[in-house]
Order: sequence, then structure tokens, then C-alpha cells
Amino acid sequence: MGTDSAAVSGPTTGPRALQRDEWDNWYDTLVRAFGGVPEPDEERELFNSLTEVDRSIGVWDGGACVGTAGAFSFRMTVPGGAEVPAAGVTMVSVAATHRRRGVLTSMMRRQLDDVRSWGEPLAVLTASEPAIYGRFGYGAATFQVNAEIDTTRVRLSVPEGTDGVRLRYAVPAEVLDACEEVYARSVPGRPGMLARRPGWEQLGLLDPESGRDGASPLQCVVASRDDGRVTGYARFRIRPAWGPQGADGTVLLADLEALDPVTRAALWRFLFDLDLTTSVVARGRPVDEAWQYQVSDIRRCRPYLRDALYLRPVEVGAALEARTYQAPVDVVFEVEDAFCPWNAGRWRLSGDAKGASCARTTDAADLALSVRELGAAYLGGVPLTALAAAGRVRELRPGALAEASAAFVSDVAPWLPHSF
Ligand SMILES: CC(=O)SCCNC(=O)CCNC(=O)[C@H](O)C(C)(C)COP(=O)(O)OP(=O)(O)OC[C@H]1O[C@@H](n2cnc3c(N)ncnc32)[C@H](O)[C@@H]1OP(=O)(O)O
Repeated sequence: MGTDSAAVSGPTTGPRALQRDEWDNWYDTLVRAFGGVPEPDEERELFNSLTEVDRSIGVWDGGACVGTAGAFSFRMTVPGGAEVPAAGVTMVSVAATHRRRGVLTSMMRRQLDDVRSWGEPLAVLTASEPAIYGRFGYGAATFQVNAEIDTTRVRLSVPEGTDGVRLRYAVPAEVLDACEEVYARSVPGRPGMLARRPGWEQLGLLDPESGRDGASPLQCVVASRDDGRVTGYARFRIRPAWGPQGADGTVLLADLEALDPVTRAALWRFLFDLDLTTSVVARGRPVDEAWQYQVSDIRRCRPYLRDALYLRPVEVGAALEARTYQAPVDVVFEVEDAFCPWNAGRWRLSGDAKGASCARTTDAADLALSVRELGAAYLGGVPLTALAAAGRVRELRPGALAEASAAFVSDVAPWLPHSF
């Protein structure tokens, strides 16, 4: 374990690149900042191997680490299906002894300058608290559905062909390759999904006892169609409970991927129908996932919406060129960006479903917005019209808002499959 950073408070140096041999000290600071006590565990080991040290920074007070931040080198699907480099901002923390004196701000400054120098047009993150990152230009771009489904009352109607899907139990690690192939084939189809980097496949197998909340170890069911190829999988845990009326266990869904609608329906039906359970708890699901339209009583599923991925265009021109647009668009944006002033000013975006160009212009602006709203709308899940209704986007040329909003929106809701 590293130096006891929580006991130290004094002058700090600016953020600097992390060295491999500083990792323990750095990670201890992160664990404490989230209220934990540093100790060896499975998650620590995994994140040790996943940390991209040369893309991580720390702030130091003498020998003690008091600030941490990393940036995974992800590739993220954007509308149209391209995979775009995106810095996955992560492990952000400031020691409780050194908060509210600008350490986070100094790390965000350094990090966004770094991301720009690496030529990555997007930065993305999941926020511990939504109020933190707007000031740095991040907007909430994807949402997720969490649900607690009363499976004693809610029935699932499945499409024709579902009975033809075969399901079998498997040890999660033994079918990892087949599951990863399903995941990889799903990535281009949904904005917000992250292509797998080496090592990240292990995240889905992480199963420390402390994280099970009284439930079983991770279980896995794989689905296949006629040719025997795996077309989907569900990983879950079961929390048994023996109430006065008998068994009322809970199925805790960890993740589920499927390549076609009948595979997806078969997996969800399996979860609904497990004997000795009376509910399914599913977190972090896509907002447009089919099960919501197959249930007899959505109210008894208690769905609620949560913010998931926050996105910041680091290079506005490159970011807007990297995706395609559902309808033809030709608009001039007046972008406000106090934290990354290289983005501020007017940009003309011309594009359609085949491609786009976005360059600086001196033409009159059609729409005015901040980079944060551009980030929120970028993946097509938050309509520009909704942001305008909230007073966050101003229409300067009549018709420009409807034109841009129809172009930006995505038919498939953007979704982040896992946090990082
Ligand atoms: C992507 C991720 O990893 S998300 C994880 C973020 N980390 C955590 O939540 C761990 C616990 N919290 C912390 O470590 C720290 O409190 C941090 C990182 C959230 C903030 O660090 P600090 O160094 O205190 O932030 P800093 O002093 O630079 O504050 C910058 C501004 O953000 C505001 N701010 C900081 N934290 C918060 C917060 N939790 N909620 C709302 N506003 C906040 C400050 O008030 C300040 O506002 P101002 O510019 O108007 O004065």
C-alpha cells in the first residue's frame, strides 16, 4: 500500500503524468475518495492491469497523492456506425483533505489539453454526481433504464420464433469467447457502445463476494439458433429469499446481449420464468429495449431513467464530421466553449446519411448553443428541440432547429453497456 494521503494537507504541485511504480499510492487515493479502505481485491487487480499509465495523471503533495485521473483509449460507436476515438475519463478523485481548492479543475485542464494533443475528438465519462462535469463541457448524452419487475404479475409476450431458440447453462469464463463475439457484433449497431480493448472482457466476469449483495455467484445462460452458433447470453445472480408465503427470490441481471429479437426475447423470458423467484432487477438497460414493449404491465416493472454517459466534444469540427446524419442538414452553429476556447465560434455542418463536413465559417449563425449541449445531442438520444425548449439552444434562423434536430436524432437509442 502507498503513503497515507488522507493524513496530509499542504501545498500541491500541478498535475503530472503518473509513473507505473506510483500506481498503488495513486489508486489508494481513489479508493479513499470514494469512502473505501484500500485492500487487495479482484477489482483492484483488474484495474491495475487496465490502467493506461501513460494517459493517467496525478497531483501530489510531497510524497502523497492527492488527485487522480485517467483516460482510457476507447473507440465508441457514433450514429452511422463509425467507431470514433474517445478518451474514457475515469478514476477521478481528490483526497478529502484537499477538496474545493481547484485540484479537479487543474486535472480537467491538463487532461483535455492531453486528449486534444492525442487527436481524439471526444471525451466521455460516467459521473459519480451529475453536477460535477457540466462546467467542463460535458453533457448527459445517454440514459439507461433501471427496473424492478414483479414477475408474479407481469407477463412477457414473445415474438414468433422465440421457441426455436435453445438455451443452456454455462460457466461464464468457459463461454467468454463466444459471448465476446456476440458483444463485438453488437457494437456497430448502437451509438454509445464501446469496442472491446484487450483485458476489458474480464470486467463482465468480475464477481467478488462483496459485490454480490447476498446473491449467488455469477451465472450464465447462452442462447443459440439452428446452426448452434451463440446468438446471445445473459449473466445474472439469484438472491434466494424464503418468506412466510414460500420462495420469493430475486433475479439480478448483470448483463444481456443478443444478436436478434427472438434470442433477446428468449433470454428475457428465461429470466421472468425462473421458479422460486418473484422479481427481476435489471439495471443499466437501453431505454428502447424490446422487453418494455412485450410486458403486460409496464407500471409493475417500476422502470426509472438514469443519466449514464456524459460526452464532451474535444474538437468540435472533427467530432461533428465523424458521425452521419439521419436527414440532410446544412446549419451554422455558434458554439460557446469557455473551457476549451479552440472550439468557440462558428461552425458550418453539412451532412446527411452518407457523411458530413464541418468547418469554421464567418457566415451568420443559425443556432447558438454551448459545447455541453452539443455533447448531449451528439449521440442522437437527446433532441436539439428538447434542449431548445429548455432554453439551452437558441434558434437564430427559423427552421434551422427542426432541420438540425431531425438530422441529429438516432433511431436506435444510444446506450453505454458498462461503466468504466
Ligand atoms: C469520471 C469519474 O471518475 S467521476 C468520480 C468523481 N469523484 C468522486 O466523486 C469522488 C469524491 N469526490 C471527489 O474526489 C472531489 O470532491 C471531486 C473530484 C468531485 C471534486 O474535486 P475538487 O478538487 O474539490 O474540485 P474543484 O475544487 O476543482 O472544484 C471545481 C468546481 O466544481 C465544484 N464541485 C466540486 N465537486 C462538486 C460536487 N461533488 N458537486 C457539485 N459541484 C462540485 C466546486 O464547487 C467548484 O465550483 P466553482 O468553480 O464554482 O468554485
